[in-house]
Amino acid sequence: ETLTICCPDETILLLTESSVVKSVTNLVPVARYLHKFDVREQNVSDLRAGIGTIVDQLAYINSGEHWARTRTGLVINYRHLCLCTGGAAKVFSAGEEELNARIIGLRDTDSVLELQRRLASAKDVLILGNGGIASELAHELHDVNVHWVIKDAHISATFVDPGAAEFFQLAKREPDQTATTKPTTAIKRMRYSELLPTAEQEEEQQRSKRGAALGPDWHRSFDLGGGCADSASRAMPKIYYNSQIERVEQSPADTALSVTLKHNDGSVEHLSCDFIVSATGVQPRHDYETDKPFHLAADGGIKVDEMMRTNLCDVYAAGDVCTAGWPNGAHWFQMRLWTQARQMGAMAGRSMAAVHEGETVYQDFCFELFGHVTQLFGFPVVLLGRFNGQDLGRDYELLVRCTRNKEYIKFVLQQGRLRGAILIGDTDLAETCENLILNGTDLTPYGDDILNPDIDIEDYFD
Ligand SMILES: Cc1cc2nc3c(=O)[nH]c(=O)nc-3n(C[C@H](O)[C@H](O)[C@H](O)COP(=O)(O)OP(=O)(O)OC[C@H]3O[C@@H](n4cnc5c(N)ncnc54)[C@H](O)[C@@H]3O)c2cc1C
Ligand SMILES: NC(=O)C1=CN([C@@H]2O[C@H](COP(=O)(O)OP(=O)(O)OC[C@H]3O[C@@H](n4cnc5c(N)ncnc54)[C@H](OP(=O)(O)O)[C@@H]3O)[C@@H](O)[C@H]2O)C=CC1
Repeated sequence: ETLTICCPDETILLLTESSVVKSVTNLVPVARYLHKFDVREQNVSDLRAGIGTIVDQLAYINSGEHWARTRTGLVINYRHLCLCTGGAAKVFSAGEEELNARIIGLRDTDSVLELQRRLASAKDVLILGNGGIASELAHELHDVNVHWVIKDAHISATFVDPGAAEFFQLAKREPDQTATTKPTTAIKRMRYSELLPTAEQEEEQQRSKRGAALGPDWHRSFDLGGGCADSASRAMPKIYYNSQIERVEQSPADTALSVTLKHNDGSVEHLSCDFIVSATGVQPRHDYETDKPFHLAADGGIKVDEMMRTNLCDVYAAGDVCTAGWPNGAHWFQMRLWTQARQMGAMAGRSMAAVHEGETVYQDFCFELFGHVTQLFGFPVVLLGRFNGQDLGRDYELLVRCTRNKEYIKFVLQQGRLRGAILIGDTDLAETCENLILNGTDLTPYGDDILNPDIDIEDYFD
């Protein structure tokens, strides 16, 4: 989209293995550099003018001669190429193939349909992991007994601290009486393949199911109900803290899996389940060959500089497939999110256009400050800067204001300056926190009053 704006007269081609592509819609500013948005699915044929599309898989790049080849043998000459091939779910392995067949990851529509299929007859499901996907499943799964196995001492550790975790758990235990019941969502999934003759239908269905990661609000389009309606429908799962899976076996007595957990204190615990969801992170995905090897980062991502350039001539990368290779600013770090995929894609587009036009561009300001707007356990959540004290060592203090079922505000302060914030609920503090972090205002003189509910700090610092 950025290239169609910067280079409207050039040929822009989208090569994608999936005939369904996702893009951002309903972009709403939450603060100066912070947006919330929805992600919509489109068939490649409905993309905006100015973008050519080919549904095929990239197989080989000859960066020296500026051409690429697809799996069906199509050769495409290009001037500049940007790789946005995302990632794949990192899935826990139980060792044996037969057991691994009952451990699933979540990435795209295909994997959610698989989850739904297994849930339909499941009584017990184990969630492994303590990040974004695990937190969403813990909140959305119903009519099934959920066993949530986490390495940490509190839930949702990749996003929040123990205090916020407690806030979510209390709210889940005592839902706000005034809240209306959760609106049922229509389970409508339009398959573009219905229009095609049956001969292509299977291939098209495969293509339209595989593809981009699910992104925000994916669970609104799918019913994540299990096979035992009598279980406490949306209760908080049974949580196994400070635990790792030590062994998975086929139960001798029935078809269930028998799982042995090992706690950090060395003790063990056993549980049984029908299948395991491994919500254990993302593995960057670049399953194509190149004439020169990529410089890869430790996490397997393609290393990019602040202009989103890889080490291959005129080859760029953006989103989950890449790893930020530039020195991180004081308030920014990479997290594989739609929020950052969108920012990196726009930066790569501007960077390619600048080279093409012989101009100079500078890195977008959004890489100065980590910002992310999301929902966790039904609450609006804003994460800013080093919201969990990332890389601050022990040299910081926390200031927290909490109103049960309403809001949880945490400031991360270092030498009196705001370095990060977690804002849960409708706090209207995002822009104020952005400014305080970026300006480095010394808040020492205000003491704890900075979060005094009777003082409107949004007004005060406006
Ligand atoms: C269950 C789930 C929930 C999430 N929720 C959120 C959320 O609430 N908020 C948020 O910010 N982030 C969320 N994320 C993360 C977010 O989805 C990803 O960070 C984002 O999609 C990354 O975008 P991308 O374009 O880099 O990769 P992707 O979205 O994975 O897109 C990659 C595309 O490349 C295609 N492709 C791959 N290889 C090839 C090839 N060789 N040839 C041709 N095409 C290829 C794929 O088919 C796909 O269409 C979630 C992720 C998951 C899995
Ligand atoms: N609302 C949102 O913004 C959402 C964002 N996402 C994003 O999508 C991507 C995929 O989500 P997800 O898969 O949840 O990844 P996350 O990185 O969010 O979480 C992975 C979790 O799994 C843990 N883990 C990793 N390996 C193991 C293991 N072998 N055993 C036990 N635990 C393990 C990690 O612990 P540790 O960190 O200690 O390694 C971490 O708690 C992420 O980038 C995430 O940020 C997904 C859903 C919602």
